[in-house]
Amino acid sequence: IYQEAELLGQDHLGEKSPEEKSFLSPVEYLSYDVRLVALLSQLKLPNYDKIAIDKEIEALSLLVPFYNYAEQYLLFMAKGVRARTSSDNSAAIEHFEQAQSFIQYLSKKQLAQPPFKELQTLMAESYAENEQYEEAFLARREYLKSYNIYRKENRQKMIDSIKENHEIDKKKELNKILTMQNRQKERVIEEHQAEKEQRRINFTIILTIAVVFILLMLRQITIRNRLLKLTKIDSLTGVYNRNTLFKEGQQMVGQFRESFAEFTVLLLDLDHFKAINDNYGHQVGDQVLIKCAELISETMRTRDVFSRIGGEEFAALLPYADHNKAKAIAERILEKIASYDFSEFSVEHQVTTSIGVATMQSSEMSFDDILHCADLAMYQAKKQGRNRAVSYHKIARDQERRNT
Ligand SMILES: Nc1nc2c(ncn2[C@@H]2O[C@H](COP(=O)(O)OP(=O)(O)OP(=O)(O)O)[C@@H](O)[C@H]2O)c(=O)[nH]1
Repeated sequence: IYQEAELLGQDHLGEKSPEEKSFLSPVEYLSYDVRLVALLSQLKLPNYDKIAIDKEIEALSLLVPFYNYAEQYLLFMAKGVRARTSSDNSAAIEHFEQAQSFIQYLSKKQLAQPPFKELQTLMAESYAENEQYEEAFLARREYLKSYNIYRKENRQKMIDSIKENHEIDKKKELNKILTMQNRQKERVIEEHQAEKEQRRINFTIILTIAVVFILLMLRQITIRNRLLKLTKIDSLTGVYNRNTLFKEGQQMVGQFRESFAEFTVLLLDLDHFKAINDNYGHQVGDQVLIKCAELISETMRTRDVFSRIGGEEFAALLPYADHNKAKAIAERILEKIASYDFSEFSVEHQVTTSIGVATMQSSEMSFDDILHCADLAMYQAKKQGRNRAVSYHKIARDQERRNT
């Protein structure tokens, strides 16, 4: 407010007392014209241009109505210095005292700053030269007071600046440490993620290997099972083959010997099969063989073993079946084949089979023996006109009777 008012040359506080003005002053440092500072600097030079300086002082004096207290203070100070260099000590003291009259409007802080603080020492020197020692002493004391304030303030500023720098350094150090810690953490996180990724890759590889291994194993097992099955199965009809028949037959004989569980063998031979081949061809003969095997299989129980011995000859192993039960099964087979319509294979006449039935009688019998008995019975069936089942024990009984 002061600055603006004074720059306009209208001191709104003109009617107030200096104390009031000082009290109301809202600023600690009044700004000042740089030309005044330049003037004071020039005045310090040993051989300054006196004419130019006087002209400048004159020009600046015209601005007094627009100058604030600080500027008026400096202008009178400059005038005093100029008078001193002209050895007009009294005039110098007069100017200095006029400058001093503005002290009350300026803050102590501003007065303690250069070039303001120099007024008192200049005054002291002038008074001393004028032999006004008491005034010189007082001025000097004032100067020292200002100087002390200035020094104190500067020291405080230095301490503050050192403190501030120290704080900044501390913060920088802390920042460095934090940055390092962050980098370390990032590195740890990166390492952890890389480890995790590696574990994932390893797991995927192991899993893939395991899956491939299991698939290969399964494939191997499937192939092995298929091969095993092929070694057991007759390729044309899909029923068990001769090998399986003998293996299973020997096992069942073994069981009979252990537990005396009934065991009967059926030996089946298709009738006049040669005629089918001759009349309809070998391929049709194959179809008939397949169909007959299928029809016989349907009459089998789950524990029975039905197989093709070779050609048009089949055998059925019937564990836990006594003679009557086996005979009933044989009758069912006869009926099933005889009643089947083979016209689907262009075979117009009836297909029949002859069956020999042999039941295990004693544990001395081997599988070959029982199979042989069944074969004899089947031969009898053929002899008796085919399409029938003949039991071996009946033949044996008849033989016995004939012998006696
Ligand atoms: N289509 C075909 N025929 C076969 C197969 N194996 C053997 N045969 C034929 O079966 C016929 C068996 O004839 P035979 O042993 O004389 O007996 P059969 O004609 O059935 O007369 P009986 O047994 O006395 O009723 C032969 O002609 C063989 O060639 C085969 O796998 N497929």
